[in-house]
Amino acid sequence: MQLFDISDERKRALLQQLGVLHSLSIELYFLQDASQLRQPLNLRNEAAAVSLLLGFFAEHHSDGEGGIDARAQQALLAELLRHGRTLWPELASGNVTVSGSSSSSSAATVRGEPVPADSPAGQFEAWAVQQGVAAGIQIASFDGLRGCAASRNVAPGDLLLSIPSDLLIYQDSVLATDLGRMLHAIPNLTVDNLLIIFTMIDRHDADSQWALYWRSLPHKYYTGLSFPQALVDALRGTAAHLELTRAQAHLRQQFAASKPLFDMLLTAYPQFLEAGWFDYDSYLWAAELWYSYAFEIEFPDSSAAADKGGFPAAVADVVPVVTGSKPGASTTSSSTSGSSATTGSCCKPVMVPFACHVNHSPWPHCVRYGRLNPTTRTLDFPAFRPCTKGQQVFISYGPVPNLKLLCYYGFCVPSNPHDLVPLQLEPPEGPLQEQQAAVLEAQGLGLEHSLQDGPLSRQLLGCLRVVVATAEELESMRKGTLDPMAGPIAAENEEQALHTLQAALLGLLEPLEQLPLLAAGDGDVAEALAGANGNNAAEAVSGLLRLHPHQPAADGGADASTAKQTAAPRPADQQPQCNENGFDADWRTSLRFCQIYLRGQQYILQQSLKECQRLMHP
Ligand SMILES: C[S@@+](CC[C@H](N)C(=O)[O-])C[C@H]1O[C@@H](n2cnc3c(N)ncnc32)[C@H](O)[C@@H]1O
Repeated sequence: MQLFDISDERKRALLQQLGVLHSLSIELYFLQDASQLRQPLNLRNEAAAVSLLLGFFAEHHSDGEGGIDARAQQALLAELLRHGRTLWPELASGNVTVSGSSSSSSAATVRGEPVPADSPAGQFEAWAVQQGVAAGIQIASFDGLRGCAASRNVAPGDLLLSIPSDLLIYQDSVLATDLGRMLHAIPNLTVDNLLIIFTMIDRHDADSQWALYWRSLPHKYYTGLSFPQALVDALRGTAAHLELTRAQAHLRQQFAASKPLFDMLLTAYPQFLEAGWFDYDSYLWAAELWYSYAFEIEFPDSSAAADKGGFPAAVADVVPVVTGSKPGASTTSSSTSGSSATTGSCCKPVMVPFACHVNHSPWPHCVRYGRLNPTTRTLDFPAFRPCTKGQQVFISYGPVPNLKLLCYYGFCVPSNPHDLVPLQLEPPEGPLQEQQAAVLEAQGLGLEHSLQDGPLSRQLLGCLRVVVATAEELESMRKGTLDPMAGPIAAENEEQALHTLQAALLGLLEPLEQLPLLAAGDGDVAEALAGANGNNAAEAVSGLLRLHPHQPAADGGADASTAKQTAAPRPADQQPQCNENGFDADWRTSLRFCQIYLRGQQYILQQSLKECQRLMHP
């Protein structure tokens, strides 16, 4: 596919430079050679470059600033829009699927059903407009998944949303409230915990300025952070299992560390606070909200030091470079995404009412939204491609792989173009280990790698060549006469390197393919598992699915799962009710997303194995 089709050489060069500027380290990790930078790396990267130019025109259109003559500007804008149309024909024709509650549906064919005006979301929407939110979208339900629909036909460059900074919930606005000031006086409270604890209390305050926003949110989240133990176990052996185990333990530790503070608050303010607001489920609710609904926003000209919270937060394409990772998350390149502060700016985790009702897609309508407009003091969400009235509007939460989506948002994207499989190579051992470690360091090569649906990374292959090199080869690498990244250094070395890779890939793929969740068919995964006489994980999941729907299974741990095993099975005709986001208390929707995650991992591993074998027998 020839994506990069702007005819004028200079304009193409400009777009290309913007694309390079917007490349993320994970994209550069998979770059095969510099000539690839002459083409768009992928839709995300190209969309970011196009959006940057559209934003520039929007800013300079009326005042004629920027040294661009108005007619030349119009011509360039027209060319850019044409470029967009040829770039995303499949998007324009609606050939994009999005995961809803029960089945994959075409985003173009499912029209949103606006939420009732008297529902909590409807009341919130009316309030937001009164507060000055300019919205070209409205909250709607799409086949059981709540999101936002275009309320008129949207053209590239049009604003989907513009939100006054007064509505934002973040450290500064929280500290301007009485509750925030009181919490701020508590020593050693991190920004993350301040925001979580503020949320735990403020959501119960009918007089809070954000009361209608809090009410519009789901009563329960189903992100991986609240997966019951049996569901985590169903992913055993995968990176998601590791990440979930770490992240859940991290939250439990944070909660335990905050417990004395909760007791102190309850003792000090018995007339205002209730003990039920401070249990683990309430803490988890607020934490999951911040993990799955917050954005990382850049505040230009902010004099404050950057308050980097640990929240992952949706990351728009604002400026290149890299953001932090989630608590408990490993620092593999799969956590690499997003934006950072420029000089004089700082990025903060922010709850952005209304915008946080917009769902994610790797084929979004808007990628560039994360910077407060210093002139209007609004947070703007411009579209870079059209959207027809009534269709669902998507933003990109960043190039997020399914592992992160599952753990921190609770869903996965089938055929996610940003999906990855983390691959951790063993540290060097044996008599050559010091030499190997020295060469790896000199080459800037680590042992943590990633696989994608595409060519193997040069860095991964380079690393493997070092790990299996002889003493002489290592010495030549040290002197710089052999470059392991440039290509095979010797037939035997290459054969060994590829055998090592093949063994590592099989070591991941074979246990994955034994997981009952992967083997279960396409229908109702839960039914398939409940009927299966599989191994312990399958029994655990089917046991879990027999739980009474109203018993909170989110606590995990042995006591939670064993205590509830005795509950009566649900009759087949009483399917569980789904919440606004299509999740059910029996975790059936979550099981399906776990299966999508596993299938994505399997596919990438199979493709990588094929590629490895192709290199073995060219
Ligand atoms: C920032 S909120 C988006 C608004 C949310 N749907 C609502 O109306 O409350 C993120 C949550 O929405 C859901 N979500 C977002 N994008 C999705 C998608 N493409 N498929 C399925 N669920 C999605 C997930 O539950 C996720 O944790």
